[in-house]
Amino acid sequence: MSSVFGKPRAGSGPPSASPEVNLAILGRRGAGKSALTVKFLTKRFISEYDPNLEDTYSSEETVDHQPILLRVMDTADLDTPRNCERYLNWAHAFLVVYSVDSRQSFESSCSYLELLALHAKETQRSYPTVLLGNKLDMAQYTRQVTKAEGAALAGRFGCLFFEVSACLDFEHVQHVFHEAVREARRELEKSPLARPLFISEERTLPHQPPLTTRHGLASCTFNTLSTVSLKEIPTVAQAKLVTVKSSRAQSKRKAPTLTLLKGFKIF
Ligand SMILES: Nc1nc2c(ncn2[C@@H]2O[C@H](COP(=O)(O)OP(=O)(O)OP(=O)(O)O)[C@@H](O)[C@H]2O)c(=O)[nH]1
Repeated sequence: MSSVFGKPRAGSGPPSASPEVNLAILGRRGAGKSALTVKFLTKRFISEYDPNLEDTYSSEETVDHQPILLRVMDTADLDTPRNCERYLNWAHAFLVVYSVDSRQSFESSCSYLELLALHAKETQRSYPTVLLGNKLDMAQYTRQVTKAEGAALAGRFGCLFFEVSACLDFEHVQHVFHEAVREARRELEKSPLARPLFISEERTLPHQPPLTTRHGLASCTFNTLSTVSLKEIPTVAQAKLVTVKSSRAQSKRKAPTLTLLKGFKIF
C-alpha cells in the first residue's frame, strides 16, 4: 500500500473537475463522529482517537454514477457548538450525530439542529441535514434514546434520520453519507450560488443580537451575509486538510493510501 502521511491536498495533483460537496459532522464528544468518518473513508472501525484534533478529509466518490469530490470535516466541539462559523460558512450539508446509548448526546444533537435551523433562517438557504443515532450495536444493552425519539426530532427539523453503527456494516454507513451527498447535490442544483462563503469581515446587523446571545452558545459567532466583504473560502479554516484515497478510490490505477486520521495511522 503506498502512502501519504498527512499530505496536504495542495500539490498532490491537478485539481479535480468533479463537483464538490462539503460535509460537516457535528455532535457531542464521544458520539462517534470520528469512528463514522473513518468507517466511511476506510471501511474500518478504529476504536480510539485523539478527541482534540479536528480534521477535514477529501475523498473521490461516485454517487448514482456521478463522480463527486466529497470533503468531510470531522469536528471536535467538545460538548456544545463552538466557533461554529468555521463549519457553518463552509459546509453544504451536515451530519448531526448522537449516540443511542447517551441521552446527553441526544440533547446536544438538538442544540446542533437548532443552530442549523437558525443558520438556514439567517441565510435564507436550506442546508441538508441528516440526524444519525450511532452505536446501534449497543442498543440491545444500553439504549437510552428510542428510535421513535430520534425520528421525532428529525421530523421536527425536517431532516433525514438513520440509526447506524460505526462498528457494524460499512454499506449502511456509506448509504448515510451518500444520502447527504444526494441531498446536497439537489440543493446545489436548485440554487447554483449556494456555495460556501467565507465572510472575512465580522459584523453584526443592527437590531440583531449575535447568535451566541440568542442561543446561549458559548463562543459561537455568526457573520451575516449582509457584510460587505465576501470571498470564497480558500481552504478549510482551522482544519488540516489531508487527502484520503481508500480502497474504494474510483480509479483502480490509483493506489490506496495511508493517511493521518485524528493523529492515528490507518493500516
Ligand atoms: N460500540 C460502539 N462504539 C463506538 C461506535 N462509534 C464510536 N464508538 C466508540 O465511542 C468512542 C468515541 O468515538 P469517537 O469516534 O472518538 O467520537 P467523536 O464523536 O469523534 O468524539 P471526539 O473524538 O471526542 O470528538 C470511541 O471509544 C469509539 O470506539 C459504535 O458505533 N459502536
